[in-house]
Amino acid sequence: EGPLPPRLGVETPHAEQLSELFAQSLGIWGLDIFLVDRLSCQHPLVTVVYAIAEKRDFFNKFRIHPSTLVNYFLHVEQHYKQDNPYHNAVHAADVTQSTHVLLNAQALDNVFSDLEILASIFACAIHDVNHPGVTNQFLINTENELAIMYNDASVLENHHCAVAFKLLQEPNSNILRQLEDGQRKQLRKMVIDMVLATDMSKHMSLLADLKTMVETKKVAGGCLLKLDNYSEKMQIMQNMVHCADLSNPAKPMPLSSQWVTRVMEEFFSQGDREKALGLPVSPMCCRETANVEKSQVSFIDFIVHPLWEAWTELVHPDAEHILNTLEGNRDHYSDLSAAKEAAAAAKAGQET
Ligand SMILES: COc1ccc(C2=NN(C3CCN(c4nc(N)nc5ccccc45)CC3)C(=O)[C@@H]3CC=CC[C@H]23)cc1OC
Ligand SMILES: [Mg+2]
Ligand SMILES: [Zn+2]
Repeated sequence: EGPLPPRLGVETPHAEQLSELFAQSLGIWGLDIFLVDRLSCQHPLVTVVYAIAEKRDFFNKFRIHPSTLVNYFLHVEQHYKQDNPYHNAVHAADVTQSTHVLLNAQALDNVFSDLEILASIFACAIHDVNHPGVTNQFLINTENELAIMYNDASVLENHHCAVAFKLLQEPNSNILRQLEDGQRKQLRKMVIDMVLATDMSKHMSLLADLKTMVETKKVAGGCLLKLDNYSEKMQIMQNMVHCADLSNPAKPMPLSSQWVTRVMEEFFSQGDREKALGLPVSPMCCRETANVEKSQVSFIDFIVHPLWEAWTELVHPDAEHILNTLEGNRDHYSDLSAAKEAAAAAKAGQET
């Protein structure tokens, strides 16, 4: 299996600082993932996955050689398109680290097996690999080869899964080699189930199931009872990864605002292409007319807050501070939006 990789997975002149940052904040909601990107010399995904693998003892539990893990996730990282403003390896590292934090909720103690934890971290790391920077609807509307390949059904999410598992077959990349056959098949099924559930078209049904589970929550002394069947367990894992994928507005504002700038830049590029192709411009994608603050308020009110409210109830009281941050950010964008409108009205008043 050859020599061990550098202690962070990759060589970097900032190894001391990055090591210190992980020691302090790998398990903290609000780790500055953009700082990780800089300190790791643009290897945020490899270094975050490597640090989590060490912390959770994946190397011993699943007999994974550190160099195999590094080799595989370097390939995965390279298959994230660096020039995507949003759907790049920093987003993958962010969702992975966010899920690492969510897994530490006391209410989830003893709920997940080691294999389920490995599957969750793996699913996050690969969940948007090779993302083309446009939505499913755009690929369908332009009859892109990916939409043809996947018959318009969760086109991106199917692609992310297929690319990730194909990369496992490269030389010295099969991190699942030492798993028993049953375990490997089980992990593959769980990863596919989680990644396909990150398709926003599944959001409403996922949330409905989560709410039902919360209402009938099997609680004994504040901890979720050992959930007996696969589908209940998978529902929680799917919602956990989905929450992490929708966690930008629930992070401290200095991080959240950087994600807003990035996602809007990606949406505007898509809008430019739709305009050039004579296609209807998708919601929030027109750089001339989009109201960024208003989009955040409605994204939070209709999608992000209902999901995090249900998650917070499920793992009560561990995610209270996350929900509070989300509500604070929502009010911030709402105030910004009102101030912008007042300024525009005042300006219009002066002109008339
Ligand atoms: C940081 O800020 C964002 C980060 C990610 C996304 C993401 N957005 N979305 C969709 C979400 C729902 N959208 C709405 N469409 C329509 N017609 N109406 C709406 C009305 C109110 C709110 C949303 C919508 C379409 C886009 C993804 O699919 C991405 C991929 C996966 C997860 C989330 C991503 C958005 C952000 O800010 C808007
Ligand atoms: Mg995605
Ligand atoms: Zn994502």
